[in-house]
Amino acid sequence: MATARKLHNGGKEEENDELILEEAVLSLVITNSVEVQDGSGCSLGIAVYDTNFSWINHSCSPNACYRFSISPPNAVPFGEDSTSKLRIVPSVSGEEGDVCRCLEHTTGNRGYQYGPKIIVRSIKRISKGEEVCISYTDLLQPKAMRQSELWSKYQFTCSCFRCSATPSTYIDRALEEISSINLGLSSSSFDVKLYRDETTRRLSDYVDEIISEFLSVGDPQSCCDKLESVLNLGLTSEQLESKDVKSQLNFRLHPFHHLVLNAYTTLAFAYQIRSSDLSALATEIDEYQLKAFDLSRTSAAYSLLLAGATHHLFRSESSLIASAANFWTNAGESLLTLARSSLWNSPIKRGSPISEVSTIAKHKYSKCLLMDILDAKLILSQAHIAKFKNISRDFLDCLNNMMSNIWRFLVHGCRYLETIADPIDFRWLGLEQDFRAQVKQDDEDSIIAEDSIIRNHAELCLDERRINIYEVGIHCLLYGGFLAHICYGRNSPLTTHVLNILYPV
Ligand SMILES: C[S@@+](CC[C@H](N)C(=O)[O-])C[C@H]1O[C@@H](n2cnc3c(N)ncnc32)[C@H](O)[C@@H]1O
Repeated sequence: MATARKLHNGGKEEENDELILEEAVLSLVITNSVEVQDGSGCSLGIAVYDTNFSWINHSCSPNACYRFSISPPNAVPFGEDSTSKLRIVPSVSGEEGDVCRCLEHTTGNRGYQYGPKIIVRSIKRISKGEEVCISYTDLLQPKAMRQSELWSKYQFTCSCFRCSATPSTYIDRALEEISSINLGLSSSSFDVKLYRDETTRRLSDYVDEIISEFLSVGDPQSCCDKLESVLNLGLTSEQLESKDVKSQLNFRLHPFHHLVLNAYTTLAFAYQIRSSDLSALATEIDEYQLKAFDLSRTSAAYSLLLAGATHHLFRSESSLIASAANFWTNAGESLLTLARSSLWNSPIKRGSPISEVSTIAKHKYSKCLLMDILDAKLILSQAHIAKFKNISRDFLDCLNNMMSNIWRFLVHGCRYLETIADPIDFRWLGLEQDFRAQVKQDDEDSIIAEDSIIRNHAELCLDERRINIYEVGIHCLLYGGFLAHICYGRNSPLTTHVLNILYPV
């Protein structure tokens, strides 16, 4: 402000001018600032970095991402010479087929001794002369939401590849996909598209409301009930405030819809909280302990589904790498928590906790290329030269092999999750024109089938299944760490976090 005032009329401006000036300076800050987050993703505030960073434009299919590096208290002070310049970390050369190379650019906030540095890294091949772009918004939002946010915050209309594609890209269609089930209503009687848009808007408001209520009031059970009701049924006519014939047209959300992805994130978190609360409250009562175990199972299933759905989208839009890294890591942690629970087998015959990662070394991975060939540390330390496609393919192969044994177990008893045939391989969605039309029937069939196969907790909790869950958890963590290494770098908080879980000592 002071500098701007000096520049403007030598500081002699009128009161009115001053207000305009202040507004202009604030607009400059808003346009050029970035939200600074600590290693766990918590917001520390906003900062304006120098032009090396603030000149970088936005794309919804960016070729770079950024993270912050918080200096330890005894860090060497940033000097004008070393930090204000672009620093290029040499990329590893000579390997064909790499998904990306490491280009690292660090810049400190000039004039301050300490402060979070910002690190920009490439996430795609960048040709000489090609513009480096980052994302200013959440890439898992559909086009209209991204555009509206970019306009209100930065006053520009994005014309990147994703925004200008006609027809829309696969990911943008998937993020907005809803199915309608017309219950005997003639669609010619009113404008279905208009009604569909209105319903989506109301659904979006309702889901946002549920999530905000949970974050402020903190009632995880009510949040789970309401979100699952939306996932199962869409909106009821009361929620739509519609008493007329239109309420017969029922819209439901697709498993890749952006609201559903938000719901999965919240549900995984809310179920985990419910599980921890219950086991802390009633350590001695087996019935409650079993309930806590079931809640932990459902939380792990939602984490896995979120990672699988995001991965599906990541395969068509590689700039989603950071989201995929985070979600696979969360899924891995959630599955390990479940596998390590002391409540396996029966309440009387409790399973011994799996706490040593060395267990994976003892177990023979007969068909697991990923684990057979590469040690975790090796994968993580060679993320840039390892063949990305091969590792991804091996990872998915391993998961597919193990999934059939654990998915039905993870989702048992959760009506919505039971409608998801597979959380990683979504080809089953294409088999049904409208997967939701099948839900009711499938639901009944699966309940009958499950009831006849799985009779009680002891039967559900086979040791083999537990080991599979453990293995899938380790795979998810490894792969999450691998992706984190690519997009955030070797010393990033997420990569370090994964290594600390895998190698606690
Ligand atoms: C942090 S600055 C980026 C650098 C800016 N282009 C410059 O030359 O100083 C953010 C502003 O850049 C512009 N901008 C960024 N990405 C853009 C894009 N994809 N299309 C159009 N304008 C963009 C918008 O005006 C936005 O408010």
